[in-house]
Amino acid sequence: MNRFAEVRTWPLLAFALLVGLQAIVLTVTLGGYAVDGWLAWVGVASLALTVLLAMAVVSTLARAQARARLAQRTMEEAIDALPASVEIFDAEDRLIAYNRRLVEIYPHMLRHFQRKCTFEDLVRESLARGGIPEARGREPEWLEERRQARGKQLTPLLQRVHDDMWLRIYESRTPSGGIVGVRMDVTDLIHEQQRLAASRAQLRATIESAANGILTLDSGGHVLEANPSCELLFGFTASELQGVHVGMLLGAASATAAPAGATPDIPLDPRSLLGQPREFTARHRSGEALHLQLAIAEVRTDTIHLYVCIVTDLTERKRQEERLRRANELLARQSTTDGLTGVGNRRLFDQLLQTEWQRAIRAGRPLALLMVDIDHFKQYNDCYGHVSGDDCLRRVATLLRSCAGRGGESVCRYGGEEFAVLLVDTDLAGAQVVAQRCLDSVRLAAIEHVGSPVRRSVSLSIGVAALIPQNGEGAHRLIQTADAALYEAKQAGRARLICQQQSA
Ligand SMILES: Nc1nc2c(ncn2[C@@H]2O[C@H](COP(=O)(O)OP(=O)(O)OP(=O)(O)O)[C@@H](O)[C@H]2O)c(=O)[nH]1
Repeated sequence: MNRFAEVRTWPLLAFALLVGLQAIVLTVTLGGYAVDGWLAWVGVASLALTVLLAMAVVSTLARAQARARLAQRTMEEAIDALPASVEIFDAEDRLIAYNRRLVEIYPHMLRHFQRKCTFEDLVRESLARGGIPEARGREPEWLEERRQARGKQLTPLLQRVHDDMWLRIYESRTPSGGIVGVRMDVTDLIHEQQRLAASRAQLRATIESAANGILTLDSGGHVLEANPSCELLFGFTASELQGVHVGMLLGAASATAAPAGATPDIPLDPRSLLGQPREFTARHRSGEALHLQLAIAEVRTDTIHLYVCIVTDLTERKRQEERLRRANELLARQSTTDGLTGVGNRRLFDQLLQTEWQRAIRAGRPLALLMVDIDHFKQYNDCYGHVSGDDCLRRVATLLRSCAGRGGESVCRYGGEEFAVLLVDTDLAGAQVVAQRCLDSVRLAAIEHVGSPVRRSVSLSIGVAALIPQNGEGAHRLIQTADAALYEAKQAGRARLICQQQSA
């Protein structure tokens, strides 16, 4: 303001001096004290100077006035150009100045602005028009509160006005007791805050209702927040989980006490968990083992650095997988096991023979087969009945398994009362030893068979074959050879073994 209103003062001082001097000269001249003409000349000269100075003073004042007008216009334009509204009230709280923005905000109030109404009158008018939504229904109380707080607020007011416009209102007292008010349109900011609050509420609801456990961790891996699914998963409340290291949760959560504040047994840097989801074992508060999958994402901004973990409970799925695996194993076993005797069935024998045949070809090693038949088994059934016949079959199978070695897994029921014993990496001599062991073992078992023409106990006939399989020939050759040997054993009187070796 001073820069614009500046007025030079020296012409005024000089003018005042000269007027004084001239008054003295005129007094002396008119009083008849002047005896010489020089004084008259001084008077004339001072008069002329006075006129000149008066002209200078007038022009200075005119320039000062022009500058003051310019300053005022500049100031008004500057205030009008502000993006905020400005209103100035005098000590009686009467509106004495305002800018264009105030009229833009309250166009219907222009008439009242021009009348220089008091602040209270303006507020009353606004309330009457319903222009202050927050006051609706309690206008008198609201006006009283506003009046009381007028010019005393330490923080700006936030007020919603017509058309869902939001204003932040700053009010300051001037030294002469007036009030300067500034209203800033913060509608965009408030809408942004409302959108943010809505999306935050949405996010919160999603996290709270998520079936997966969700943990937020600080940069060091300590739990900041845990959702209800996490509480359920680990058996600890969210507040108990707060501050716990994620390594503690995944490694060894205590079965009895909340692990809060405990040092993690397994130090885990959350960064090392970034990337693909990983599986962990953990413990519920009750001690129950949990199988979990953890996917972790890093959240890093200028002000925050944290991690968000999605914890998926795989425990039930793993249990089901394990149950399924066992059931499949059982099914596989059942599908290759003879239901009566518990040894391998014909299907297993066929599979084993193919596998071992190929292996023997690759290794260039011998493969041997015993075809075992119970002698006169028809008579056994006839004599003791089929149930006892079944028992006999089971006993013979058990004896053969104990003689076959390799856990007996190569003993299979070939059909009826006939068994096949496959001996890998065994030549004819080795197979003969095993066959003899089988014969001896059944003889020693002395299973009564009074109907047998051979002897009074169960006996076996065994055909033994062994060969080194060659590329291009089928495994049936081994079966045919062993069968032929068995036939020979039967023909030769039973209760014996016959070895038959085929040349390659
Ligand atoms: N109890 C019982 N008997 C069976 C079973 N499978 C086959 N058999 C019987 O086994 C007998 C086999 O008789 P054959 O083939 O004539 O042979 P065998 O009487 O042993 O005479 P050789 O073999 O010549 O000594 C039949 O009577 C069948 O009924 C079974 O699962 N349980």
